[in-house]
Formats: sequence, C-alpha cells, structure tokens
Amino acid sequence: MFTIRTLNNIAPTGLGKLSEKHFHIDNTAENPDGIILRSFDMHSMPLNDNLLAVARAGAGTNNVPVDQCSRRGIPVFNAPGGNANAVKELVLTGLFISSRRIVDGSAWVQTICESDALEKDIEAGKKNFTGPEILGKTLGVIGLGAIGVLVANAALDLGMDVVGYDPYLSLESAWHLSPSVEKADSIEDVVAKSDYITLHIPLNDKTKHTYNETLFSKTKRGARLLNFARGGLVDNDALKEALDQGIISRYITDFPEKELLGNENIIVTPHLGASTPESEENCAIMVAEELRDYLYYGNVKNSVNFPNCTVPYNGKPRIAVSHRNIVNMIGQLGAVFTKYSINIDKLVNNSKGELAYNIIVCDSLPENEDELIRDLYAINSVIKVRLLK
Ligand SMILES: NC(=O)c1ccc[n+]([C@@H]2O[C@H](COP(=O)([O-])OP(=O)(O)OC[C@H]3O[C@@H](n4cnc5c(N)ncnc54)[C@H](O)[C@@H]3O)[C@@H](O)[C@H]2O)c1
Ligand SMILES: O=C(O)[C@H](O)COP(=O)(O)O
Repeated sequence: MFTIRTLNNIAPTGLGKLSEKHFHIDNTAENPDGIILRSFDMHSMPLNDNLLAVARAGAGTNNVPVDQCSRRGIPVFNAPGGNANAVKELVLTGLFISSRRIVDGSAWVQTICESDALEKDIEAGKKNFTGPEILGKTLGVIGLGAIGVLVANAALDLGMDVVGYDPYLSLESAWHLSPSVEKADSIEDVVAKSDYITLHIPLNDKTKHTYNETLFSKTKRGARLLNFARGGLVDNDALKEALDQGIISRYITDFPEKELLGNENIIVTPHLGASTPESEENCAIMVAEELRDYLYYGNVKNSVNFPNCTVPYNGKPRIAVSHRNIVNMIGQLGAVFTKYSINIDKLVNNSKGELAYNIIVCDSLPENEDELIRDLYAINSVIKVRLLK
C-alpha cells in the first residue's frame, strides 16, 4: 500500500487511477510515499525520509525543490502538454484584450447603465475604447514548447505573421510547428520586430527577469506583452518604466502581484491558464499514471530530473538504482549482481544531466536480499535503490 499526499485539489478522475487496493490518498499524511500537487509551494516544506516521488499535475515545476529531489533520488514528474490547449485559448483571449479595449469598455458600460440616455452615452463614449486589429501584425513567441507551438500556429491561422525563438527546440516541437513561423536567431531579434510578444518559457535561475531593462530597450515601440508563463520572467520595475515610456502599450499577465494592480495598461488574470475541467483532468490522469507506474514498476516517464526508462513488467523481480552519471557504474553494479549469482534478465540504463537511472530485471533474488541492497548502496555515487517484486 502506498500513501499519496495531495497538496492541492486534484481532479478525481486522476486520483481514480490510483486504486484503493494499493493506494491510500490523504491530504494530511505526514510520511507519504508520493506527493501530487499543482501550484503549492513545496520549497518551504521538509521532504520526509521515505518520500519516493513527486508529481506536478501541470507544466511548471518551479514550485518544487527539484535539485533537492535529485540529490535524494526522488523523481519529479509533470504533465507536459496536458494543459497546453487551455493556455493557448487564454493567450488568444489575452491577444484580443490587449488590442481591443474590451475589459475597460465593458467595465465603463456598467458605470453608466443607470443613465437615462444610455444609447446616446454609449455611442458618444465608445471612441475611448478603440483598439487595433491583429490581422497582419507580427506576434513574437518566446519559447516554442507545448504551449508556444500551439499559440504560434493559431496566430498564423488568425492572419498574423509569427516569429519564434527557442534555442532548445525539441524534435517534438519541430514536428508540430508550422513552417510558416519565422525562426529568429535571438530574443532581441523577436522583440525588435513584434507588435505582440508572448512568453512561454519555464521560470528558473537562467530565465528569471528575462524581460529586463535591456530587453525593453530593444523592444518595438508600442508592443503589447503577454505573460502566461510566470511572473518572475519579467522585471516589474523595468516593465513599469517601459509602460511609462510607451515602449510597452499594454501588459497582460496571469500572475497577479501587488505592484501590477491599479494600472490601466496592465490586465491581470488570477492564474487561470490551466483552470479548465479538461486540462485539470488531463494533467491529473497523466501524473497519476506516471506515479503509479513508478511506484509499482520503477518505470519513469515525463520526469523533469530523471531520464525516461521503461521496462514492461514480465512478472520477474526488478531493482531500480539511481546514481550519479559517472564512469564505471554499470561495472560496479554488475559485480554486485555477480557476487550474489543473480542472472540479469534485462538491464536498461539511461541518463539525464548529472543523474543516471537503471532498471535491472532479475531471474531470481538471493535469500539475503537486504545484504544485496546494502552492497548496492555501498557503491560510491549510488543515490537510491528500490527492490520491486
Ligand atoms: N498560466 C498557466 O496557468 C500556465 C499553464 C501551463 C504552463 N505555464 C507556464 O508555461 C511554461 C511553458 O509551458 P509549456 O507546457 O509550453 O512547457 P514546455 O516545456 O513544453 O516548453 C517550454 C519551452 O521553452 C523553451 N525554453 C527554455 N528556456 C528558453 C529560453 N531561455 N529562451 C527561449 N526558449 C526557452 C524550451 O526549449 C521549451 O521548448 C511552463 O514552464 C509554466 O511556467 C503556465
Ligand atoms: O505550470 C502550470 O501547469 C500552470 O501554471 C498551472 O498551474 P495550476 O495547476 O496551479 O493551475
């Protein structure tokens, strides 16, 4: 029986993938084997010693202490693409409300609704809410992953020119991206030619304040900036200066911060990107299945810190070992299996960055299993060993 702690509301269809026979779901468990969360900030929370895995029912994992998890041999799973359509639809909404003054206009109508001359007042006042069409304008897309690709392709369908930038473009994205998207060589190139700019990159140490004073100084005058990725990607002081100078005409963000409120050229939504029943279910189902497959079989799919590694279950016991990605680890692991006369049925070893992960399927196990596990742990650079039978 595995105990799973939930740190946010997780769609019941997802949790339903974790059968009651094998999983106990508890939102107060002190020593869970697995954690499922959405945006809960885990950074200030201690990780219990027996924790095996963390599953983020969404895309961004900046709320999870991923480095600490890696050091402890804990995979962090997420749901790549699970909420991408929901975000794309909100970004398109953002594109329109950044252009046409729909939000201010409808708020104004409410203020004059008691007027006796409503129709006359509306016709006189509507000139204050004019805004340009997006047809034929240029959209710059920074980050062409699951969301960026959908946004770029949809904007082409709406008659925009699209220029994209992603120095780490994946094969998957390249397959789906329309060839009509112009590929920029630099972020500066994108912001210099775009009337609308949308951010779709993760927040991490390298991307914090990507949009800073220097980048604003290179931005096309009057551009509209959309941020449905993370607040920390934009330096708010530099943004406010850019708004004052007219470099940015409107900023639309899904990440409310006090200093952004009360400015008529900033529209803030309450982190609604993934808040659709469809994406909440998609993400919950994806991560529940990933977690289940890891806890049962050691298989890894869609982890941000562990390599993909899947060996179909064939009824034989298996040992999962994570270790630092350095030379001669397979040799040392093999020597331990030889010592216990274990015939290896299958061994898969994959690596990601500084971490490597193995699933070793065994024909049989020795009687002194605990000693075998101790010997595996005794190999320098081994991080975690799990016996699954
Ligand atoms: N508003 C919301 O509710 C909401 C919902 C989902 C995701 N998000 C945010 O959007 C981000 C992107 O989501 P996704 O599903 O597209 O993720 P993704 O991993 O599929 O795509 C991210 C892309 O950014 C690229 N990238 C990384 N660093 C870059 C840089 N410096 N310059 C240009 N490109 C860079 C990567 O190569 C990748 O292609 C998430 O990390 C998350 O923070 C927000
Ligand atoms: O990174 C994500 O997936 C989004 O920011 C969605 O966050 P949420 O699951 O808390 O809505």
